[in-house]
Amino acid sequence: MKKYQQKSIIAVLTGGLVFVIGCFILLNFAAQQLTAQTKSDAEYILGHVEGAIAERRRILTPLNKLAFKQCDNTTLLEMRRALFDAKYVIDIGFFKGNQLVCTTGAGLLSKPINDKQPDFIRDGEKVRVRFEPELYLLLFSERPMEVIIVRQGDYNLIMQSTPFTNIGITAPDWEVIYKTPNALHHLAGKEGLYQQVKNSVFFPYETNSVCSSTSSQYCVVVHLPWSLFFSNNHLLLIISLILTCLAGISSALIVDARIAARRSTNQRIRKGLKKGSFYWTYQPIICLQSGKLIGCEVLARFEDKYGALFPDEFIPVIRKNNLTWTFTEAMIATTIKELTSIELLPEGFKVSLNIFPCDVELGNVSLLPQITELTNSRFIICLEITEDEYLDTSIAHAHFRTLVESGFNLSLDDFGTGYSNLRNLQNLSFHQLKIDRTFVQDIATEGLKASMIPNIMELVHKFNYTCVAEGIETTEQEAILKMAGVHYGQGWKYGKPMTASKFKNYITNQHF
Ligand SMILES: Nc1nc2c(ncn2[C@@H]2O[C@H](COP(=O)(O)O[C@H]3[C@@H](O)[C@H](n4cnc5c(=O)[nH]c(N)nc54)O[C@@H]3COP(=O)(O)O)[C@@H](O)[C@H]2O)c(=O)[nH]1
Repeated sequence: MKKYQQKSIIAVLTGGLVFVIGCFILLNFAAQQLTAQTKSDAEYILGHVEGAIAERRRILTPLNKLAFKQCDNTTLLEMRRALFDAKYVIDIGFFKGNQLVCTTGAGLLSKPINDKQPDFIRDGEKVRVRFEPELYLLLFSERPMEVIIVRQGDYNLIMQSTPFTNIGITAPDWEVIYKTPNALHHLAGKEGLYQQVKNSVFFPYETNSVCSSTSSQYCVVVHLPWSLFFSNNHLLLIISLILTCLAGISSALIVDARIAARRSTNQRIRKGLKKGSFYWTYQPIICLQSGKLIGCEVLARFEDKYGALFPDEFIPVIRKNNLTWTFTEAMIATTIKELTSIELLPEGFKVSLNIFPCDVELGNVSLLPQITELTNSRFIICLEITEDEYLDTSIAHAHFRTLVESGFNLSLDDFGTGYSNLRNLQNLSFHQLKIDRTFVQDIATEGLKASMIPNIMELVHKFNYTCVAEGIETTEQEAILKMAGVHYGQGWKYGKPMTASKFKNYITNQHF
C-alpha cells in the first residue's frame, strides 16, 4: 500500500475515532438527561401519591372522629364539606357495618351496596385499599373510571388516577404500586410496568423508580423510551450530531495536514528531484558604478503538493542524502536552457551557480567542463562556492585550477561567515569574493561587521578580486558599499529572486 494512502487512512481513522468519541460523549450526555427526566417524572408522580395519602388522612381521620352512627343530612353535610377542597378524592361513602349506605355524589342509597374485599390492608391504620379499573360512579355514570378506593373506619373514598395522568410529565408509561412482603398491588398507571422493569425488558436508562420516603411501600416506576426522548429533543440532537461530525471531519483534516507537514522532507525532496518539484529563480546582480545589470544568481526553490520548502530546509537534506551532484546537474540543465532562451541577455552575462563544497572534495566538479551546455553557452559561468574546510586541500586547489582553465569564474560565497582562511585568498584561483549579507545589514546599526567592509575591500584590491555585496535592500547601504569600492551589488533593492518568465520581463526594462 502506498504511504500516502496509509496516511489518509490514519487521518480517516482519527476523524472516525473523534466522531465515535463525540457520539459516545453525546450518548452519555443524553443518558444523563434521560435519567434526570425519568427521575423527575417519577418524583413528580410520587409527589402526587404522597399528596393523595395525606389527603386521605386529612379527610378520613376527622370524619371517623365524628362517630356518626347513621347517614343523615348532617353526616352528608360533613362528608361534602370534607370533599369540598379535595384534590384527589372525588367521592366519599359512609358504611354501616359492611354496607355502603350513602355517598357524597348520590346521597342516601336506595339499595345499600356490600363492600368488596380489599387488595391490601395497611396494617397499622387498618386502611383497606382496592384498585378498581372500571368503576361506574352514579355521578359520572356514562363512562367507567379507573379509581382507587380506600376505606378507613366507617368511610371510604374514591380517588381517581387522572390527576397523575394529566400531569406534565414526559414519560408516556408509568405505574404506581403498593408493595407488601408477598405481593405487588397495582394502584394506578400502566399495569405490569413495574414487573417489566424488574425483569429488565427495556433499554438502559429508559426507566426509573422511586419509593415514598414516608410510606416506603408506595413506589412509582416510569418508562421513557429513547425514541421518544430523541424525538422530543430532535433539534438539539441534530445540532449535536452535526457538531460531532464537524469535529470528526476537522480532526481528520488537521491530522491529514499535520501528516502532510511532517511527511518526511527527505522523501519529498527525493521525489521532487525526479518529478520536477524544484524550479530555479534568478536574482539580478548590478554594477554599483553604472547601475546596470551584469548578471544573476541562480537560486533554487521547491514546491510540491504538500507546499513549499525553503532552501534552508532542502539544502541540508540534499547534502545529507548525497544528492548534491544530482541536484546541481538538474539545476544546470534547466537554468542554462531557460537563460539561453532569453535573447536579450548579452554575451558575457554572468550567471552565478551555487556549487556544494563537498562536490569539490568528491571531485564531481571535474565533470563541469564536460557539460557542453555550460562550456558552449554565451554566458560567463561563475561558480559560487562557500568558504569551507573542504576547499583547503591540495586536491580542491587542483580542481579549482582546472575549472579556471576551462573558462569558469570562481566566486568565494558568504565571505566572513564560516570557515575563513585568509591564506586561501592568495592560493585559490578565485575571481570574486561575495560579502555576506550580514555585513551589509550591519550598515544600518553601524555594527562591527559593517566596520570591517573597508578591510575586506583592502584584501579584494590586494588579491585583484572583484567584489559582490549581497543583501542590499536600501539606498543607504548601496551608497556606502559604492563608496567603499564594492563593484557589484545583489539584493531586494534591485529585485528579488524571480522565475525565468519574470526575469525576462525584468530584463526587457533594463539597459545593458
Ligand atoms: N548549492 C546550492 N545552494 C543554493 C541553491 N539555491 C539556493 N541555495 C542556497 O541556499 C541558501 C538560501 O538561499 P535563499 O533562501 O534563496 O536566499 C538567497 C537570497 O534569496 C537571499 N537574498 C538576496 N537578497 C536579499 C536581500 O536583499 N535581503 C534578504 N533578506 N535576503 C536576500 O540571500 C540568499 C543568497 O544566497 P547566496 O548568495 O548563495 O549566499 C543560500 O546559501 C543559497 O546559496 C542552489 O541551487 N544550489
